Amino acid sequence: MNAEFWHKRWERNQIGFHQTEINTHLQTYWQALNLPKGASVFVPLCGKSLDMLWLLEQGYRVLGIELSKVAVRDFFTENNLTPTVTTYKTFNRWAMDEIEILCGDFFHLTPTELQTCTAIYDRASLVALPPEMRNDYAQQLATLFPTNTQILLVTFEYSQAEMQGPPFAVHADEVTQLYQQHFTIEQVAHTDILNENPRFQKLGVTQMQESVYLLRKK
Ligand SMILES: C[S@@+](CC[C@H](N)C(=O)[O-])C[C@H]1O[C@@H](n2cnc3c(N)ncnc32)[C@H](O)[C@@H]1O
Repeated sequence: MNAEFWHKRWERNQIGFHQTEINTHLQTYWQALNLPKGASVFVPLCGKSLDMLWLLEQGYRVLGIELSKVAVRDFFTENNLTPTVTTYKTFNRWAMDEIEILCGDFFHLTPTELQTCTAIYDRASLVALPPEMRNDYAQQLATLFPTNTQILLVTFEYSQAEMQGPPFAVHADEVTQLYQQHFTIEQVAHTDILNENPRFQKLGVTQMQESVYLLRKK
């Protein structure tokens, strides 16, 4: 899954992962983080997720990172927001009021860009990456953030033999293996979601669950 793959997906509008509603797990479980209003939330691999608007409405600041300029542009245009665009290191920084999206590669981030963020919202980000990149992703998060940083993580579980990712299946044992060295891990939800996802049924998936985890950096 190289950058070209994602750029093509956005250029061709092949973005089945994009949700037109706010994620229900976010609305249900975000309060468990007990994050004070005004705190900054990092949204890795953010696409044009409307969940960022929800976080803003709850009184948080948002910092997203996204590879595709199409995604970042569409996020602002489709929500009638007019950002200021500047160049910063290897990124283009699209910023307006309490939201900032860095257009560029997640793996180029350093702690400097993220020093104000105390929580992370990961929906369809870890599961967007193939197995060989997921360890680097988890290591990068562990390196970038200090003790007590919290993550709300949403993953998909299904038989990888039934469908090629993305989204990839990431089971609980892999979440443990990826994060246990640096984070405490609490699984808070595990629900069947196949009926709500006919596009995966059509691809031959016979069982699919979504899991939600709360992680805290040790
Ligand atoms: C499956 S989508 C999920 C988007 C968003 N989290 C959501 O819930 O709609 C994964 C996104 O990650 C972006 N992406 C993939 N690799 C990236 C990287 N290395 N750095 C930044 N963004 C990346 C892709 O362009 C794509 O928009």
